[in-house]
Order: sequence, then C-alpha cells, then structure tokens
Amino acid sequence: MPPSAAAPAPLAVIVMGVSGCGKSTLGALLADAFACPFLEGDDYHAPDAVEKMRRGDPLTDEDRWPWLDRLAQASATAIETSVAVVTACSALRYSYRDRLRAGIGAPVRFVLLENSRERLLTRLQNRPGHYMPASLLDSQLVTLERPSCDEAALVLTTDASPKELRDQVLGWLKSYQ
Ligand SMILES: Nc1ncnc2c1ncn2[C@@H]1O[C@H](COP(=O)(O)OP(=O)(O)OP(=O)(O)O)[C@@H](O)[C@H]1O
Ligand SMILES: O=C(O)[C@H](O)[C@@H](O)[C@H](O)[C@H](O)CO
Repeated sequence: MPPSAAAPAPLAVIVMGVSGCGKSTLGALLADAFACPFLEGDDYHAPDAVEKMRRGDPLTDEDRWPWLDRLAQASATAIETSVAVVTACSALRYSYRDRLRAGIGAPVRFVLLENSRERLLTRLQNRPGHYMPASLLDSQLVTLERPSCDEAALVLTTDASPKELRDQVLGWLKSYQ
C-alpha cells in the first residue's frame, strides 16, 4: 500500500523534466499518496502543438505560454477543492516555472527528474504509441534550465524505482511542513 501522506496545504507539486524522464509515472504515484488530483500536462497541449511535436518540431516559447497558463489555471482550480495537486509538466525554463508559480498563486514545489541521455533515449524508444518522438530529446535537453537554488526544487535521478522516488519526494516534502 502506498504511504498515505497529508500534503502540507495548500500545495502544488510539479514533477518536471525533459520528455521521457518519468513525470507522468511519478506524478500519478504522488497524487495517489496524497489522494489528490493528478494533472497530466500532455492533456493541456493544443492539438496543433501535439501535431508539431509528433512531426518532430520542438515547441517554442509562443507555443508553450498558453499551455502553461491552462495548466496553472487547472492546478489553481484543483487546489481550491482538494488543497493539494500534483502536475506533470516539463517546465523546462525558469520563465516557465515563474509563469506557473504566478498562475497557481499558492506554494509550488518542483521535482526535477533526470537521467543520462542514453537512458532517456532508451525509455523514449521503449514507449510505443506516444506522440513525442525520441528525436526531440536533444532539443529538450538543450532547453532545460535546471532549477536555481532559490527555487523550491528537489532533483532526483531516476535510477530508482518509481515507488522509491515517490517515497523520497514524500520525505522531502515533510521538510516543508
Ligand atoms: N523510475 C523509473 N525507472 C524506470 N523506468 C521509468 C521510471 N519512470 C518512468 N519510467 C518509464 O519511462 C518511460 C517514460 O515515463 P513517463 O511517460 O512517465 O515520462 P514523462 O516524463 O511523463 O514523459 P513525457 O514528458 O514524454 O510525457 C515510460 O515507459 C515509463 O514506464
Ligand atoms: O515542453 C515541451 O516541449 C513539451 O511539454 C514536451 O515536454 C511534451 O509535453 C512532453 O514531453 C511530451 O509528452
């Protein structure tokens, strides 16, 4: 049974990182532990943005701003009723995370998931049926700006299992209570 955890309220936890790093997998486990909503960032992309990625073109800032605003609004709405929310969002740039923090309007904690380019490629290549091509990984890695020390962020390497990563995040969040 996953550990139950009373999320420090109100709180938005955003699992971030490049495509294939494990955001959706860990985000779902965290939301289950908090018994709170899980927002899958992929679900908030405009159709034309999904098609752009599917054909192998990286998104631009202009593509991402409305997507980030929709995600921030949905996260803020979720917090109004559930107190906590877990969101999976690449949030690659400082400016994107600033936009999310401003839009959510409640405490936000980021969890960056990382691994080697080779392992990320393997995971992307072994994930059939997803619109995101492995060919876009390098553009994601180039765009990623790791959280600065003044951002409330935890950085994890995803060599551990998703459940072990979940427990590491739960332990880290307790330090904010
Ligand atoms: N800790 C882990 N150890 C091993 N494999 C993992 C781990 N976390 C996720 N995976 C696997 O890696 C692949 C990518 O995971 P996931 O879809 O959660 O990544 P993502 O960051 O949400 O990707 P995207 O941003 O493209 O949606 C999946 O096949 C998943 O099963
Ligand atoms: O910021 C971006 O370029 C996008 O959010 C991508 O990261 C995709 O959403 C995701 O990786 C595919 O599922």
